[in-house]
Amino acid sequence: MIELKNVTKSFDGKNKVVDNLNLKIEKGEFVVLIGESGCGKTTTMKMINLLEKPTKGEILIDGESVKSKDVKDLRRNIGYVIQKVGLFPHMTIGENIELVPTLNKWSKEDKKERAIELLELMDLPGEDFYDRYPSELSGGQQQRIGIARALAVNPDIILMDEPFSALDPITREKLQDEMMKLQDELGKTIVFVTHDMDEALKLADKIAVIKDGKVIQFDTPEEILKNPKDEFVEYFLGKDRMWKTPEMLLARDIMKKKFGKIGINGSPARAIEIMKDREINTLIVVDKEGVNRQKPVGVVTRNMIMKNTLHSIKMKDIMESSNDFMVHENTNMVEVLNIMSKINFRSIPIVNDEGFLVGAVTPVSLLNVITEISPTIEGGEL
Ligand SMILES: Nc1ncnc2c1ncn2[C@@H]1O[C@H](COP(=O)(O)OP(=O)(O)OP(=O)(O)O)[C@@H](O)[C@H]1O
Repeated sequence: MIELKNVTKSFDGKNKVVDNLNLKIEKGEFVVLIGESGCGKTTTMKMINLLEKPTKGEILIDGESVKSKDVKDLRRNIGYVIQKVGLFPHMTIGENIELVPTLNKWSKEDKKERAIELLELMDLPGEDFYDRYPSELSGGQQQRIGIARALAVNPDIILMDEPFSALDPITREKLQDEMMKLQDELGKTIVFVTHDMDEALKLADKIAVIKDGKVIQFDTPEEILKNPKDEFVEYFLGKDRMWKTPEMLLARDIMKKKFGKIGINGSPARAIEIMKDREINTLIVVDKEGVNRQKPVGVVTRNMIMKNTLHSIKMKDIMESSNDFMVHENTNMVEVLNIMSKINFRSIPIVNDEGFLVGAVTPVSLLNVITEISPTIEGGEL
């Protein structure tokens, strides 16, 4: 765990570039620091590996102050990737990757084995790239080498300062995807600086929005999107952000908690009554009466009931099973819409981990969300 406690940094003794900043980064977390140019992101990150010294406050790694550590050891054990790669042009790719293993006095064989392994991990044929020079590589390939080098001695922590910002959008996206895969596989603690919100939302477990050297909000991407803490965070997200990232909205965010439902043994007359009361044409059929811990079993529509009005008929006789379109509350909106487009019903049951009914997504609930997040339609006009 990395902990920044009341950290302040001033270069001139007057202006605070980082101002009483607090941040707790759990082991294995991918944390993105984001903010406008000059807000102190890089300085904050550089204090973690003591490339800059805090003026005040404390930085702890696994409970130990970085100040108490040997600076060389500290830096060797924290991977560091920067925007312009920083590969040494006169050294081969192999030698560049082996920099820290060389400082740590690894044997030649061990170093090469590790370098080849890392090249392969970064999707570059090891034997082919090992003896090349940086100038013979594309920008994206060089950046991959930068990441391989940072991973060389298998550090627990990797600091990345705008590592992809000089790359074209396609290469950038590819490297972001690879980074996410790597993080899944290796479980490193990553602190990543960017000023690109798309990048932050895509990569981060948690995002720290920084302004004037202070953390304004430190939350998951979902939370930042749904509940930006203030106008600055909102501005930074862009007004139409939710519109652009519907995959961030989950079924539980778009479902209605109050909706039409009926027990499996309910009669057609009862179904019609509920539909009239609620002015709806579709009901979710649940396994038992009551309000708690019900499981959805099917759906009935007004049309289905009109064809089966005999009093002896029960919902279980006429309903259509909902087994194929029951949706977990964490399913994203894009998938929910996809499922809705494939079925003939206007209401789909949303369930929790235990399979209990927690809500329903209906055209009205969707419309409410669209109205709320739309950049052009003002709320209330529909
Ligand atoms: N070595 C230094 N000496 C004096 N001032 C510095 C030094 N390093 C950074 N600063 C100043 O500290 C402030 C924060 O810089 P920092 O690089 O941390 O910002 P940033 O948020 O990473 O910006 P960017 O997105 O532009 O990289 C800036 O005003 C910068 O000019």
